Order: sequence, then C-alpha cells, then structure tokens
Amino acid sequence: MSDRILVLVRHGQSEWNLKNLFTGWRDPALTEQGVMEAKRAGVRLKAEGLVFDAAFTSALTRAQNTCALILNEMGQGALEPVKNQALNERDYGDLSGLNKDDARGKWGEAQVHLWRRSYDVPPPGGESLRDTVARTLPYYVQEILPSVLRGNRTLVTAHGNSLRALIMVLEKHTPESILKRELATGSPIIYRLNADSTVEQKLDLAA
Ligand SMILES: O=C(O)[C@@H](CO)OP(=O)(O)O
Repeated sequence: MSDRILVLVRHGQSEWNLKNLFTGWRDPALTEQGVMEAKRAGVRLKAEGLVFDAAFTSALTRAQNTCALILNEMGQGALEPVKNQALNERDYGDLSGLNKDDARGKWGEAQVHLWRRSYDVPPPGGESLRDTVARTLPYYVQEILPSVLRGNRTLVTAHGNSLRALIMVLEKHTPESILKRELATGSPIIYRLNADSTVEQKLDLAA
C-alpha cells in the first residue's frame, strides 16, 4: 500500500451559504454549523487513522478556518498550512453578493444553472469552471501533487468550484459529467494515488 494520500475538503457552511448568496472571492466567516462540520471532518479523518504531513488551503477565511479546525481536532494544530489564492473559489464576478433565488428570478433557472455548474459559461465579469481549472490545476501539478507523490499525506481545504476543478482531473470528468458533481460542505474525500498520479482508490466520507 502506498502512502500517496490526498484528502479534499470543501469548507464548512459559511454565512453566505446560509444566506444563499453567490460568494466567490468574497470572504464571509463560517457559521456555527460550519464550525461543527469542520470539527466533525477532523473527527472522521482521525477515525480513519489519518495523520497529515502537509496541508494546503486558499487565501479565504472560510477555507483557512476549516483547515485549522480539522487539524486541531486531529491533534495536529502545529501543522502550518500553505495558503495560496490559486485554491480560491471561482470568482463569481458581478453575481458576487447576489441572492441565488433572486438571480433565478431575474435571469431564469437554466441560465443560472449554466453559470453555476457548466464547464465553460462564465458568469458576467467572473470565471467559468474552465478558467478556474486554468489557475488551480497548475498549482496542483506544481505544488500539491509533488507533495503527495513524495509520500506526504496531504490535506487540501478549499471551495466547491476550486475543488470541482481538481476533481475533474482526479475523477476524469468530462465537461458534461462535471455538471452533476456536487460537493457537500465539510465532507472529506480521501484519495489514494498511484505513482503516475491517477486515483488508485477513493473513499468519499459524504457517501
Ligand atoms: O457561491 C459560491 O461561491 C459557490 C459555493 O458556495 O456557489 P455555487 O454552489 O452556486 O457555485
């Protein structure tokens, strides 16, 4: 068995998730429930017998706090995560701060779904998932993957769409199949990688 372990966790519920607002690069805090979700993720990862050697997170508070809560819960509060905005949420541009139901009322369900989940339709002034892949994937390949392949059990706490960008590659999604890939807040996905960086085994703790 290899030690090439990569764990992805979407941050716990944020204030803007709760208010149903497009968030993107805006920086709301975790809610009480979000804090609980992050702690629970730490408990579950510890129960899986995991110990991390490296951690990466975005430049946004909700992902950083989720990372710290997970590591504290695992008794690994001394592990300092690497923070980089390459892991930030997709930039929602002009939609940032708008209510998602109001947006559906204004532009229609189908258009809003395309902005939220399609591969290549950018929201006005913002990033498509393809644009998000273009900034997260180089960081993954240059920084995160070498850490995993060196045998560091590696935690990444980030965001719904920046993680969908990585999952697209890890789980070999097409631009069509990625439309349906949703990520729950605070639910770890544990990947064991082969030496060629493909996925040997996946354990989705949300499933
Ligand atoms: O608002 C956002 O930034 C994201 C994640 O919460 O939302 P969505 O699920 O609509 O892409």
